[in-house]
Amino acid sequence: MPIDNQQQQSPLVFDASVLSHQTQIPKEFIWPDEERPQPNLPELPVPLLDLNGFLARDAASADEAAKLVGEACEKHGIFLVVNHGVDAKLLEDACKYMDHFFELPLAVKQMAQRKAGENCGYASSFTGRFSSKLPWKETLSFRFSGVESEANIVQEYFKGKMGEDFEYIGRIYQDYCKAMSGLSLAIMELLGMSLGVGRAYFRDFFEENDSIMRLNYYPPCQKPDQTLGTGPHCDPTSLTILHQDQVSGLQVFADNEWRSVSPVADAFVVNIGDTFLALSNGRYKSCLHRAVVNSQRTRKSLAFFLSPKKDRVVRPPKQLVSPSMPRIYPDFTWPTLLEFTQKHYRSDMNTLDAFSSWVPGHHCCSKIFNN
Ligand SMILES: C=C1C[C@]23C[C@H]1CC[C@H]2[C@]1(C)CCC[C@@](C)(C(=O)O)[C@H]1[C@@H]3C(=O)O
Ligand SMILES: O=C(O)CCC(=O)C(=O)O
Ligand SMILES: [Fe+2]
Repeated sequence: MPIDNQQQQSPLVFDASVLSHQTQIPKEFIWPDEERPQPNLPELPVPLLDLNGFLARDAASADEAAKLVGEACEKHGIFLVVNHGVDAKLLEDACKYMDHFFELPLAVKQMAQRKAGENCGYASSFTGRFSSKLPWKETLSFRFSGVESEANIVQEYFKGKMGEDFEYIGRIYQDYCKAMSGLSLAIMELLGMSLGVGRAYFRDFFEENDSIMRLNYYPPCQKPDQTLGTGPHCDPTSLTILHQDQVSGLQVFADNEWRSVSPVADAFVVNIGDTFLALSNGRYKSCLHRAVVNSQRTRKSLAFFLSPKKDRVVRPPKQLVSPSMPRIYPDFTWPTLLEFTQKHYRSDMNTLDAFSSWVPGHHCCSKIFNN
């Protein structure tokens, strides 16, 4: 009987209820030494934007808020926002109802399985998408549209994928995304003011946004110092509004070292992404960040990724381009960059540069693999 020395490897599946009972973690989840998390990082003092006065239409508060946002975005591309007007019960429900989905059996979650090359759906890590440096997380991503005729797409998504029982939860995330979209547009007013292009410029650009909502679920890991929940990256999107739910884990690369950003109960973390870096012609930083896991508690985060609708051309306003400030990135549309991240390139800290050399004649370039 020939010995089958090709041990039949069953395909790797990230099922935390199975993996967390093993002494070791699969090698695909073990990151290179130089990328592993370090213990006891110093805290990053993140600027705090209080929106109370601005939302009350107080002019002095608006100018002060625009100044704080501008300085924060030039420095590290990140700030916190409080008194944001997002209903506390809605935020509490959005955090709580994540468990209703992620605690389902894997086979049931896979009813919403993300398909290859698509950004929506459920992913248990990215086994099958990447071959190494797998993140220790499960995610559920879905579209939000600011277009009135698509006001119910989140609720319809949950009902269509998970059945009638999930329509109620879909409504909660739809209301949550609507609140995120409103907050994003208020922040876009401040960004426009801070860049000297006026309050309406970016608000109009993102009014009918076509954004991505992502629920991040990080199960406890028995070897948290060997893996990452989310690898180092800049969000390729425009603006991210992130809520960390009680358990810390977000880290930002600032002043040449990784720093932790602790959860602040009623605050959102806001960070600039690659698309807004391009819109600002390099004036504002796309924040480099990652997420670590722990061995004791599940960590959850909710990330709203603001993105322009598909026909908007990403091009900096003319006030931000001059002979002393030449164009840095090519014109592009968000769907082209999104496709690049879903089919050709694993987003990291160099996505926009890799994309810029790919996009002009990408039909002729060989595939860029970096996973
Ligand atoms: C457009 C997106 C791609 C990712 C989700 C959103 C914005 C952030 C991106 C991501 C989180 C950056 C790190 C790598 C990634 C593969 C991940 O760990 O999830 C990225 C997302 C994705 O491509 O699915
Ligand atoms: O979970 C976090 O704190 C960060 C997640 C993140 O950066 C992302 O999903 O893009
Ligand atoms: Fe991110």
